[in-house]
Amino acid sequence: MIPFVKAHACGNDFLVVEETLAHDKHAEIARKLCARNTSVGADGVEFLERRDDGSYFLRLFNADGSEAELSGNGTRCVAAWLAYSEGLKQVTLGTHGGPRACTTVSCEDTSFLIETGMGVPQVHPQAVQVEGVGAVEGANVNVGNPHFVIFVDTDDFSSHGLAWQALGEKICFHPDFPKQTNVEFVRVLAPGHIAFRIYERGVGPTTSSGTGTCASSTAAIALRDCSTTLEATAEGGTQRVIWPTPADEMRLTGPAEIICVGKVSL
Ligand SMILES: N[C@@H](CCC[C@H](N)C(=O)O)C(=O)O
Repeated sequence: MIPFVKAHACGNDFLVVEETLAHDKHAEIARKLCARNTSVGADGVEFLERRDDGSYFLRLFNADGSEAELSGNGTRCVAAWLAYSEGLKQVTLGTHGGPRACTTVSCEDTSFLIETGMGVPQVHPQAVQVEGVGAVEGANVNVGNPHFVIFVDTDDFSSHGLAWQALGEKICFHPDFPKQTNVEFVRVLAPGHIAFRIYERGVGPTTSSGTGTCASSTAAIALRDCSTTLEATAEGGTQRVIWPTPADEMRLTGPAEIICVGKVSL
């Protein structure tokens, strides 16, 4: 049995496991522990390394065992755990997508509101030729991990005659993205408010995504003239983004809640 912490951010749930317990079996552990019917269940596992110089580093493994550069929501879940268990209200967490500085804005017992510096996003328009569907116009956005953002104007986020989950899967696994990609379907509700759905790489449809919030907001600000302070609502809740200019770091504020701590068999 190994100790774990479970936390979620707008329903996007993560397990936090100490890196020292992984013994190079990260992928296997993630697949096993994320299984919803036979283990604790989660969208991913954040392996937390505590380095000798006092710094922290996170390795994120998706539910399917693939390694991602980072997670916005997962990073915030770890920051919430460090704030709760060790009183760290400001902490920088290294990731393969770059360092992410997290600040606790407010907290009540196990519920936290955290602002994270999410790096400087990169965005460019891209069209993907999907078999049986045709050209799908969107935006390629990198916020430390890869995203493809599609603007829609349908109430149910469907696009090109397909449910967003079905088109999301086709694009996630499209050969134009050899490492696969996260896919967001974005509706502009007002200059300062977007709604989106996410088909997450390594997971499938999820209720929220921190990097997905940033990617959707990046595309909406850069390509749809949205406000540089933007609210982004997914099925699991709303997060806020601030991106003053394209050269600035994007800042993301959202909730994270610790659910439980326990021990799980491997
Ligand atoms: N599955 C993603 C990483 C996780 C994203 C996460 N939900 C978030 O909050 O950012 C990937 O493979 O890039």
